[in-house]
Amino acid sequence: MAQRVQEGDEQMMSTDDLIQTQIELYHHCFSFIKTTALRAATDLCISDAIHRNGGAATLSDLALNIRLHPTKLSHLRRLMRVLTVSGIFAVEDRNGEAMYTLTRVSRLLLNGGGERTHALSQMVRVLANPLAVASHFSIHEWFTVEQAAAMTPFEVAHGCTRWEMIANDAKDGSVFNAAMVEDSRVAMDIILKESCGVFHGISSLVDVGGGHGAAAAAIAMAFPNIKCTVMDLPHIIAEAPATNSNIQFVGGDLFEFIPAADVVLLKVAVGIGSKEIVPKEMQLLFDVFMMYIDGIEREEHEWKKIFLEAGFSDYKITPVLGARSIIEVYP
Ligand SMILES: C[S@@+](CC[C@H](N)C(=O)[O-])C[C@H]1O[C@@H](n2cnc3c(N)ncnc32)[C@H](O)[C@@H]1O
Repeated sequence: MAQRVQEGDEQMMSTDDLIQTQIELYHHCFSFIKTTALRAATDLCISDAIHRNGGAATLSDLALNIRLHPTKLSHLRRLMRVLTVSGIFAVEDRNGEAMYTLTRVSRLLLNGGGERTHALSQMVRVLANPLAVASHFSIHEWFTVEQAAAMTPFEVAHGCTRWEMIANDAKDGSVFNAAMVEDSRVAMDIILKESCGVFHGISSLVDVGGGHGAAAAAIAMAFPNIKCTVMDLPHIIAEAPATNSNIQFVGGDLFEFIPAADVVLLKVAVGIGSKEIVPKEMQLLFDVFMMYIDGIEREEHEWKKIFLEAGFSDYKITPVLGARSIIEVYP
């Protein structure tokens, strides 16, 4: 019976419909190309090459700047075509030659020796990353296999949690931590301009899962009276750069101990928290992944339990810019 229905369906489709349907399916299969092209542009430092060249570069300028292998020139043209169609770079015709320039997105990929406030190239390496993408290829197993029930998709794909992998791979860890510093600089720049009211009247704050302390450093700079503590896993805190500001670093497991403070800051990337980075129809699945890929994302009621167990008596969540939370805790 099923066979006949299938045959019937196929007969009902015209040749044109069949071609269009096949193309539509293959479009979905190849949608990773935008992601991988962006990652390639980031690793090839194409933004820096255009910037060094005075803000505009031909294909040959780029080839020279990124030390392209001579046999790959036509492939570089193809890569730049994907990147200009995606809006990462702009292109204009100058006397019959393509001239590539930066857009506001590719300006965020400029490196500048780590001194730029708005730089996100390490964050691209963390997000557009084969390890992260591989987790998404484990949905089937994660949904159906008994042993995967209590795991994150990341564990299903890689056999360890994201944090265990960082603990055992110094290079991966340093890219991850640098990415969080980059994101915190952008996020805190926005938060301190747009929502700094949430910090008024606070005398102490603990940034839980605060990485290398970039968010706390920005808060301490803007509000010198707030005593800031950064809490993260011991191996992350051990690598945190020395800071001359008034910040205390504490290594530990947030599920076992949270230092006392008026306010707990739980920060994720503003863009990710606000969810605008993914199309609306995909947000539910994306939410599931944010919650389960890293294994520390929690629902509101679960945070309440964690804070009560940590000895805080009550709490109130104050979302900042629609992103995850500043959690005000009243000890
Ligand atoms: C996505 S990063 C966010 C870092 C920082 N809040 C930011 O937005 O830039 C999550 C952080 O949580 C930390 N983390 C993971 N598990 C933890 C645990 N059990 N206790 C404390 N920190 C943890 C990780 O080491 C990592 O630095």
